[in-house]
Amino acid sequence: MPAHQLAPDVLAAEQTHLAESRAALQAMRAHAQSLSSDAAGDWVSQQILQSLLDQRVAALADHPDTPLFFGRLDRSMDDDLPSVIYVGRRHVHDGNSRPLVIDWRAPVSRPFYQASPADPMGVALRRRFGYHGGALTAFEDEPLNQGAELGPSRILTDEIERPRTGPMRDIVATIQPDQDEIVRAALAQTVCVQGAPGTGKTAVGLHRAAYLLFTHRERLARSGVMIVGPNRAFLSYISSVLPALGEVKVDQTTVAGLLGEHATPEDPMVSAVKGDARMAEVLRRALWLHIVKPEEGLVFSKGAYRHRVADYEVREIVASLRGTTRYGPGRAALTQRLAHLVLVRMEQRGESPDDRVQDAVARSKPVRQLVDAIWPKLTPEQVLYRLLADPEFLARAAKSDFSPEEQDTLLWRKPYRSWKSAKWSAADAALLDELGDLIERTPSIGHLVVDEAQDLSEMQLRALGRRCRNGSATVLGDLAQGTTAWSTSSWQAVLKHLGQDGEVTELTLGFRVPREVLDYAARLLPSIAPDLAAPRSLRPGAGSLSVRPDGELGRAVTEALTREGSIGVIVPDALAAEVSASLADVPHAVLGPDSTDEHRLLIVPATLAKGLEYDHVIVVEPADIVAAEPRGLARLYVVLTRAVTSLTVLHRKPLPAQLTA
Ligand SMILES: Nc1ncnc2c1ncn2[C@@H]1O[C@H](COP(=O)(O)OP(=O)(O)OP(=O)(O)O)[C@@H](O)[C@H]1O
Repeated sequence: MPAHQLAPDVLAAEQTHLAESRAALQAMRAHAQSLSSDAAGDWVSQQILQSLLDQRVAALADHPDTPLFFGRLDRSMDDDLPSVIYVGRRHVHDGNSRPLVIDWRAPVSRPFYQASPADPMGVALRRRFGYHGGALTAFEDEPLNQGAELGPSRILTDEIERPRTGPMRDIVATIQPDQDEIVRAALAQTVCVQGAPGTGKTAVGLHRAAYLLFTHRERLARSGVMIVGPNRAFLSYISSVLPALGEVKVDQTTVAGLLGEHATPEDPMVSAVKGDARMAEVLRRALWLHIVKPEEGLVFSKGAYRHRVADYEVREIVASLRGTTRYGPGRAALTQRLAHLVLVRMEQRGESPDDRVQDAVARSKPVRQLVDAIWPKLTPEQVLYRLLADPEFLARAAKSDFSPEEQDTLLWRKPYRSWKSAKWSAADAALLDELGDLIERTPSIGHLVVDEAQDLSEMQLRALGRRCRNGSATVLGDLAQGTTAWSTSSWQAVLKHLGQDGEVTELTLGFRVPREVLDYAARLLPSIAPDLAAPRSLRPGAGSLSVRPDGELGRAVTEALTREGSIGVIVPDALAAEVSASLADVPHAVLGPDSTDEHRLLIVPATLAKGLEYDHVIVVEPADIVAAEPRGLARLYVVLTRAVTSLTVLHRKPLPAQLTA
């Protein structure tokens, strides 16, 4: 029997604390609203102050459907912290600055997630609260100082089984100890998480971002935090989690959003070669091959005088700059060094030129012409165009790093007319980005969270790595869910290409997928990732799996509609339109790469299912999903692991042998 049914007085007292906390939050908000930006000295400061005040007011909004606190700790420590602490999404204090709710990210809240009878962390009793809407309806007590083992938490399983509607929810109330370790890892530490489907990797990455922003607010406000996900439909799915945790200033983007939305289709074999880290050295050589050995000096005329810089002097400057700077700054330095030598000549003639003269010389035609001839201004597109269109140039840049066959694979079958008309692929985007960084330094941010990282090429990882080269990263993924031509088979390799030293840790307990379904999907593992252990699931989910030969889609959908929660009909991409037409009588939407649709019933092309989840999943024709792409079995594994409550597999063709074995 839940504890609250035995102790109605306790529940009533907790409800009173909730009402008091809500009133205090309202008062905090009213106070923030009463503050004026008029005190600022000038218009710009006033605008900045007003925007900060607006953010503060927005952050103090009370969402009536969201619990203000979800836990309580009765502490047994003799220190100057309160003996009772309520843990919630944000700090709330009363008019005397007495804390009524403490942010889940504060160090004092940590025992809520980590304490156990074996290590009570100074806590005598942990209480978990259950809510319905915004109303506190239940609690569960866990005595931590009596040495007795704790039973399973009903509040946790209820939370996981609560039907999905709309976007992903936060998990602050139920973060598990091993997840909490990752969430609270130090800012300087790069963590890499391998985890089976539904172990909470995405959730953990988002909560880590929120934790770091809270703990290192000022530093990260300057340097920034960014989340990189697999596609925009996924970003839309996760978009509410950070705002619900009070964090609105985090960039959430895709690799394409970061590197350029290039998507010209390309043979996966070609993409695989372009994604190889060996390309980095080839690109570096290709860029620097554009520097021409100076054969002439410089003549600068001013009035009756001609100031000369000899060819050997130009060669010396170029040699001293080569390899010591990026290409762009090198070009600028060459210009200034030439101008400086001209100034020295002027001084030798008794003139006394100042800095303005040096700038004028640097901008003068003879200097610009000479610099353009020996150190030409280049864009990444110009260099990559030449590399992919010109076999001789490619051979000079590639040397022996790529075999003649590989070089042949890299070359365009039909080159474009010019770099301006070239159409780039997703793999090219990472090459352009690498060249961009060889020309001008890419700025680094404070922390980067990369989801579904197993799918990134070595060159894409380098591109992400340079965006956090002065910071750290949280790298999340599952080697078994790699579906690209360049999917990795080693997290050590991922960290190496990212340029980060980091620990690889594993999440092993699945929260999303019922055991019966997970065991079924895991039959594919020996074929797709033989080194990974079979995943475990928190919930048995008896009766959650149904496999139907000659299964009827209409009937499966009608059955699912009688139940609560979201429904995803996952189909081979090529069948999406046909399946949608066959369900014309039922309100639904087809998920697209940019979708933000919140329909209860969605048709989901298999290639977009990654990272998403639905209460009820109906998978149509697994054999076609497998046949559609080289890593089709891994795609099927992703597809079969999207269900929270039920999975129905419909097939007319024989199932892949691994599933029937
Ligand atoms: N501690 C938790 N408490 C409650 N729910 C949780 C917890 N951890 C994870 N979940 C839920 O489990 C589901 C799966 O989480 P998430 O999407 O983060 O997993 P994932 O490891 O990224 O999965 P995949 O690899 O399949 O994309 C989500 O609905 C998430 O809210």
